Amino acid sequence: MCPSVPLPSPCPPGILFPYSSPQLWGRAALQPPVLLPTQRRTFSNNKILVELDTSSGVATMKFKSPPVNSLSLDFLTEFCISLEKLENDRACRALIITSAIPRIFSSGLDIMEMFGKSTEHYAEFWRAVQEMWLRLYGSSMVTVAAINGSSPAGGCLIALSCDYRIMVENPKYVIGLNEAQLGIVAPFWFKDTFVNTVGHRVAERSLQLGLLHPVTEAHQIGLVDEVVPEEKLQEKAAAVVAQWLALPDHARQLTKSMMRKAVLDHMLAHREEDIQNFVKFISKDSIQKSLSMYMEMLKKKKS
Ligand SMILES: CCCCCCC/C=C/C(=O)SCCNC(=O)CCNC(=O)[C@H](O)C(C)(C)COP(=O)(O)OP(=O)(O)OC[C@H]1O[C@@H](n2cnc3c(N)ncnc32)[C@H](O)[C@@H]1OP(=O)(O)O
Repeated sequence: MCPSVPLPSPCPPGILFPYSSPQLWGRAALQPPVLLPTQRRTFSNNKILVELDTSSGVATMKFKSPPVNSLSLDFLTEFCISLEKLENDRACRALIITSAIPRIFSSGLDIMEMFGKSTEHYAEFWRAVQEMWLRLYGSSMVTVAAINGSSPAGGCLIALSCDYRIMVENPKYVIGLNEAQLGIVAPFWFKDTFVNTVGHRVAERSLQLGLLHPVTEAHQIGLVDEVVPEEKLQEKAAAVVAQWLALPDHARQLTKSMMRKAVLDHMLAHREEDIQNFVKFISKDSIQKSLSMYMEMLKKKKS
């Protein structure tokens, strides 16, 4: 669904006002409160399972890409296709994102996509990362991250791009933008999304140190909104969604747009430059070496 305002291609269909068409905002918002039989629509691909309950308008998306739900080019493509389908489905008003892999929400960008590849590949990969963020951060749906495992870097970005984050209480789980630990730098739109959630000072310290925060600390700094036992996660996510859906869609969506527009506009205005920056940065020998050492360290940790 292309917007009335011209956008750099490809056109991100779910991006909020002024990009998305006002006709999309209505969705099921003002439906009379009749009791409808529960109806489920399911679609799935190799990496992601989506279940849409058409009576409540709530979709649940489960990442299922073993071993660690890393965000490969294939994963990002499937993710964007799924988001687009839901965004364009008038029966869908809210999305809960969670993982089907035990202990891991998402391990972030697939490091192998950023290592030893051509510049064309890096550009294609980075455009896909941007596209994912544009669609999720700019989504007109209510979005809730039900974080049932560790969520470093790109995984944390997915959670940060949602409207609300609920994380499972577990001393082993961590979340954060740890790019600096890999010798790489989170781009400005990762940083802006983080700052908009936790504030400048907390973000600055966390980014500079590449911190992965344990769950309790993540809650204390506002990186996650709520912490619950594993068995309560789905129930809590459903309750949060119900609370957000109780408002008229147009009012919530315009408010969301007002809060996020500056960051989305900034990224769209610098999208091509950002791709060139990424390609130049990631192609450097020193950065390739850092990534290689990091992968080695992950492997050693196992043995
Ligand atoms: C202008 C320039 C801008 C550049 C910006 C770039 C922004 C980058 C964003 C990112 O997201 S970078 C990725 C950051 N991710 C991480 O640091 C996570 C690394 N992984 C882990 O910490 C752990 O793997 C885990 C997720 C906590 C899971 O631990 P667990 O013990 O359960 O599994 P492992 O044995 O460690 O891993 C299994 C298997 O998966 C491989 N792997 C893990 N993470 C990644 C990944 N992000 N990409 C690719 N592959 C990954 C790991 O090496 C293991 O592989 P095998 O040894 O089994 O082959």
